[in-house]
Amino acid sequence: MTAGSGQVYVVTGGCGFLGSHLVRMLLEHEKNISEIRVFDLHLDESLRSLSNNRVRVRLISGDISHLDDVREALHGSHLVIHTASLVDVWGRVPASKINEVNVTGTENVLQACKEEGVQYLVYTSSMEVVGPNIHGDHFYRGNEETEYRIYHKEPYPLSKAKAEKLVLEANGTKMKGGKMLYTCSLRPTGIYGEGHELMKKFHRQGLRTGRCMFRAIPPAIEHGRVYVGNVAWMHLLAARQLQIHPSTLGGQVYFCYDSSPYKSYEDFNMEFLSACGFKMIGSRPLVPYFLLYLLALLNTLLQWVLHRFFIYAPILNPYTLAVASTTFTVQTDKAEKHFGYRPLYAWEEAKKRTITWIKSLEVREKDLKDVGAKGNYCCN
Ligand SMILES: NC(=O)c1ccc[n+]([C@@H]2O[C@H](COP(=O)([O-])OP(=O)(O)OC[C@H]3O[C@@H](n4cnc5c(N)ncnc54)[C@H](O)[C@@H]3O)[C@@H](O)[C@H]2O)c1
Ligand SMILES: CC(C)CCC[C@@H](C)[C@H]1CC[C@H]2[C@@H]3[C@H](O)C=C4C[C@@H](O)CC[C@]4(C)[C@H]3CC[C@]12C
Repeated sequence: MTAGSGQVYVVTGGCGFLGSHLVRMLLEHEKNISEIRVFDLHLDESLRSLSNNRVRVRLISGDISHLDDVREALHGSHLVIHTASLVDVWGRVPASKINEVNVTGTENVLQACKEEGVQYLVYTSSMEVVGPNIHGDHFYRGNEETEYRIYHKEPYPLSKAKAEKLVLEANGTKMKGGKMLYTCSLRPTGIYGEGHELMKKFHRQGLRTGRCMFRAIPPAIEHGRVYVGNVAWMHLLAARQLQIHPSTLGGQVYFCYDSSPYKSYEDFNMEFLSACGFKMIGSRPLVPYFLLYLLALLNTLLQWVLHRFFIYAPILNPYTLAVASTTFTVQTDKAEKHFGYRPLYAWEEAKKRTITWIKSLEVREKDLKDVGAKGNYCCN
């Protein structure tokens, strides 16, 4: 196929952690496209060089909360994968901003689809539209049909739930020219893999404590994790099959799953960190839960006191503690049944790739230190 004769996909948030994996996945595995429009607030110029003689990667700088930007990006396209979002459970960003990007942004994508006659939309949702809830109810190996007390209070899960509802309600909308809009929603659990910012943080923190990690969460608490390459693969398949079987996929939600083991958040991280010489201290939490909860509350208080001066947003707060302390794992085959999804990367491969990436971070940090040391030497 020559450039120009295939489909045009728009990936919102295409420069983010998941988005950039998705762009690479589309380039490698989707043969029907001739252009990928990477729409993002902050552009990653390195993606431009991924263009080849079959597919053009076009970087578009824009704000999802501005309808004009979105409309322009979607003009003449066939399908949108909407991953752009503000992912914040730490209070770095005001709730109004989260709402503006995650909810108004999604409204804009839907509006632009209708105005520009773009028939297909795959939305990146989150497990958090379901839970964990603040009551600490466990969701053990649940699926899309499992009943659960859904209760949203925090801005991020609230915004993802509102946006997902809008996306699903828009399925089947008649557009100009009699065309129909088809939408579906994918709900990843905690995504991991190359480029995962939070893993970088834990890694850096562990280096500071002599490669020791201190257990805070009971090992019996299971937390669902899914490899970024498999999340990207699932998006690709959903996008492809939504066009072929719109009545099957349209209006549906799918958890993102793969063969990653069910473990606590900390033990799962250790699957990679132990390969880099890190050790987990304690077979049980070293600090009792009530103390951890008090620390989390103290962090909230400090955040409030300091907010006039700077943004204090530590990893631990009552919400992140609740999420990490509540089992939330999925076990489902809905995506396999509806659109033939099977993980592209086996656990061993996902693990190998993630470890290689973490090791590369160490090399980079060492290089930076060496340059710093040389710099100091020169100056002295
Ligand atoms: N990381 C996870 O564990 C996880 C789990 C479940 C679901 N998700 C969902 O997956 C998606 C991608 O998450 P991620 O972890 O890659 O996050 P990310 O922050 O790395 O990527 C989000 C991208 O959206 C862009 N963006 C933010 N505001 C924008 C705006 N106003 N206009 C245009 N672009 C904007 C950012 O610049 C970024 O590149 C999100 O929708 C998130 O809710 C993430
Ligand atoms: C108590 C501390 C020692 C550990 C704190 C870990 C905590 C920061 C982690 C645990 C679980 C993580 C969330 C989970 O993986 C899933 C998602 C959904 C996604 O849509 C956004 C990110 C989020 C909320 C992760 C954020 C970090 C959490 C809470």
